[in-house]
Amino acid sequence: MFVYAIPLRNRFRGITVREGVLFEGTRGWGEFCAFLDYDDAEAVPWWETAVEAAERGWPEPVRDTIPVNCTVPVVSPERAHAIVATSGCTTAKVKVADPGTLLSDDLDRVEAVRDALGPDGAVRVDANAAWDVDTAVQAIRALDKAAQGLEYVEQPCPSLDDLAAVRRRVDVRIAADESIRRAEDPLRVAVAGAADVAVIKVAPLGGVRRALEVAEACGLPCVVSSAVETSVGMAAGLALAGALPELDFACGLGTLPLLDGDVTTASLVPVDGVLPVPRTAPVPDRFAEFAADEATTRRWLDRVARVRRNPG
Ligand SMILES: O=C(O)CCC(=O)c1ccccc1C(=O)O
Ligand SMILES: [Mg+2]
Repeated sequence: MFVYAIPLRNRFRGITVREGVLFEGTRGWGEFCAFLDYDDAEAVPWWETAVEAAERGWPEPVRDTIPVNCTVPVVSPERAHAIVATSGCTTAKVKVADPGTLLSDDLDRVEAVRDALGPDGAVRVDANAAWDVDTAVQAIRALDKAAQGLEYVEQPCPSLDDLAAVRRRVDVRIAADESIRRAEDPLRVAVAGAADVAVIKVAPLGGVRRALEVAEACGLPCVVSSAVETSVGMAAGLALAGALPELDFACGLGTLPLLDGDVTTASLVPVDGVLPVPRTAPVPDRFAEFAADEATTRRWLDRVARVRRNPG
């Protein structure tokens, strides 16, 4: 088992270094990289995702390329413009409503992103559940204007009820992300009135197969997003996007450029806004460049020992 630590180019989701574990099974490589603020119980599906990749493999894909968005963290308008312009993507997802930041800065960043994309690109924003209903309605109207049209707004509020309330008051599509974490029967009913799009992440759902079930249970168009994995973990997201019966929107799998390096020579960095659907994860042949220090390694190996003893 290898433990890696890779710096992020910009702070993202409050973190500046991405860490995780890579291991090889009978079918290939898997990556376990549950965020450090997740407890052991929440980390179990992340482990199962890695085991699926390493020991079982993934279902047959129905397509072989996936259009993706570039991801714009909370950065200056100039930096946002450069990220979008160099990405090759025609869809950009912009992080907004970060704690302690101003809506006016979000508006400037979104304007710069539109400028970089041109009129034919698509701009989506992600608020990570930061707003209450009234704040969301005001912010979405302003952001929609600054973007000259938003494709959708991801998780404006924490609860499905609040998403539904916002959805009734704005013209912009609503995407549910944090609200979609378990494959339950009532999911279809619950999500139906609250969102237009479902964001599906493989790792917190426990693997490609379980994520496919959740996608079906939602009954909504799906966008597969990453958890900012290395190319080893990203391959599972691409396998899911490749296997979904329908794919109407660009996926959030263009996050390798957020990392300051990758453990694989064949890195899943989008080219011309597109990524291939791999059959197995790429081999982490550059692992040595990103080997974590001793204390970090010990911390992750202890975490793995606890999580695999505690199956979900
Ligand atoms: O969707 C994307 O473009 C990238 C993925 C992403 O934003 C993300 C990555 C890790 C954790 C949370 C999120 C999120 O969508 O909120
Ligand atoms: Mg999100």
